[in-house]
Amino acid sequence: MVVRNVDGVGDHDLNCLSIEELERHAYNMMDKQTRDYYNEGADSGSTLRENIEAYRKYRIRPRVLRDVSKINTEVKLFGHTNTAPIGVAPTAMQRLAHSDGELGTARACRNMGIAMGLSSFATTTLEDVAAECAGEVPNVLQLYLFEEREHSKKLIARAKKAGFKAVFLTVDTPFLGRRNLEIRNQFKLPPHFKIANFAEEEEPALADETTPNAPNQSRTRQKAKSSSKPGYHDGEKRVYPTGPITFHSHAANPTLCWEKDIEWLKEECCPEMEVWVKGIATAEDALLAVHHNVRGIVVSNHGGRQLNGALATLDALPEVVEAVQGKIPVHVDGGIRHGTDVFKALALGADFVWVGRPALWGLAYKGQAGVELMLKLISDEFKLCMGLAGVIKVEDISKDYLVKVDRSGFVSRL
Ligand SMILES: Cc1cc2nc3c(=O)[nH]c(=O)nc-3n(C[C@H](O)[C@H](O)[C@H](O)COP(=O)(O)O)c2cc1C
Ligand SMILES: CC(C)CC(=O)C(=O)O
Repeated sequence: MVVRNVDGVGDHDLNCLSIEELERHAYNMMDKQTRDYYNEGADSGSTLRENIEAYRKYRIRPRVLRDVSKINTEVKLFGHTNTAPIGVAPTAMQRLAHSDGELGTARACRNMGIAMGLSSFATTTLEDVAAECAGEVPNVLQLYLFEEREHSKKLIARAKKAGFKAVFLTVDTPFLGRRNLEIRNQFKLPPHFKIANFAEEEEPALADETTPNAPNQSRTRQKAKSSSKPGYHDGEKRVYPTGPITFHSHAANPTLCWEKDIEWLKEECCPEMEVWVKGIATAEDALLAVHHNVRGIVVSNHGGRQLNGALATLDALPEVVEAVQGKIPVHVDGGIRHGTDVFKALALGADFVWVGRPALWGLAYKGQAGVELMLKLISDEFKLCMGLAGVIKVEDISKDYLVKVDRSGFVSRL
C-alpha cells in the first residue's frame, strides 16, 4: 500500500519503511542459492558485519536554529547532477534477483537521478544498460581486468562507444574470497542467464560451471589448454579452460599491478573515460593511486566478500582521506543502510557513497520499483538527516557534525 506522506518527504510504501524491512522482504523473495550468494561475506562474515557496525560508533552533533527550509542534496559526478551523493554499486548477476535485472536498476537510477555502476559480470549487456539511461545518469563500468587483455580491450571499447563515463577497476580481487555458502550450494548461474558482456566470447562448453566461487569444483572440471588462454590461478598452477566465461576461467588476475596495468588501462580508456580504482583500504595505496594519476578512489572491501578480517570501510576511510589531501575524489562503499550512514561517511571525508546489497534487495522485492523505493528511502533519510543536523548543502557536511563513542561510552570529538 502506498500512501501520501504529510511531512513533505514523499510517498510511503507502508510495508517497507526502511532498508532493514526491505532486506527482510527480499529474504523471502529469493531462492536460497541467490540469497546466500548476495548476502554472505567471506569466511566468518566478520568484515561484512563490521562494515555495518562501524557506523554505530559515530553520533551526529546537530546544530539548531538555522534556516533549513531549503536543503540541496545534489552533487556533481562525471559532469552530471546526481540528486544525492549516493550511487548503486556494481553487483554481478542481477537477473537472479528479478527478471528486471540490470535494466530495472538502470531505469530506477535514471528515474531517481542516481549514478549506476554496472558489473563486468552483469546478466545484461552494457549497451542495453547505457541505452536505458540514455546519458541521463552517469554510468560507470566496473572492470575486472583480464590477464588476457584482448577481452578487456574489447569491453573497454564497447563501454566508450556506449557512453560510459568511467571505469572502476576492482583491485581487491586478485583471487576470489572464500564464500562458504556459495561453495556448499555449488552456486551456478542458471542456464537461461548469461554473463551478457562476454556471451559472444564463449566457446562451446566443455564445462557447464558458471560459479564464481567453487574452487574444488572448478579444479575437477576445467581442462588445461593452450597457454595463450586466460586462466585462473590455482596455487602455483595456472589452469586454462574453455567453455562459458566465468570469474574463475577469465577474470581472477593475480598478476595485476600498478605500473603495468594502470598505465595500460589509462591509455586504453583515454580520453573518453576516467579510470578509478575500487577496493583501496590504506593510505599507502591511496598515495600510489594519486601517484599513478587515477581519477578517483573507492574505499571498499567488496562488501566484506574478499579479505575477511580487513578493516571496516568507514574505519579505513579517514586514513585514505588524509593521504589524498583532496587531490582526487574519495568515494566509499560497504554497510551503508541508512541516510544517516551517508551523512557520517561524508562527515568523515568521503565525497560520495555507493550502496550494493540494498539495490539487490530492492530488485528482489519489486524489480525496478523496488530499487526506486530503496533509493527513495535512503535519499529521503539523508535529506531529513541533513535538515535535522542543521546543514543545507552537501559540501558543508564535515567532521564538526560527528563524535565517536567508544566501547565504554566515552565520547570524543574528531
Ligand atoms: C552479490 C554481489 C555481487 C558483487 N559483484 C561485484 C562485481 O561484480 N564487481 C565488483 O567490483 N564488486 C562487486 N560487488 C561489491 C559491490 O560493488 C560493493 O563493493 C559492495 O556490495 C558494497 O557493500 P554493501 O553491499 O554492504 O553495500 C558485489 C557485491 C555483492 C553483494
Ligand atoms: C562474478 C563475481 C566475481 C562478482 C563479484 O565480484 C562478487 O560476487 O563479489
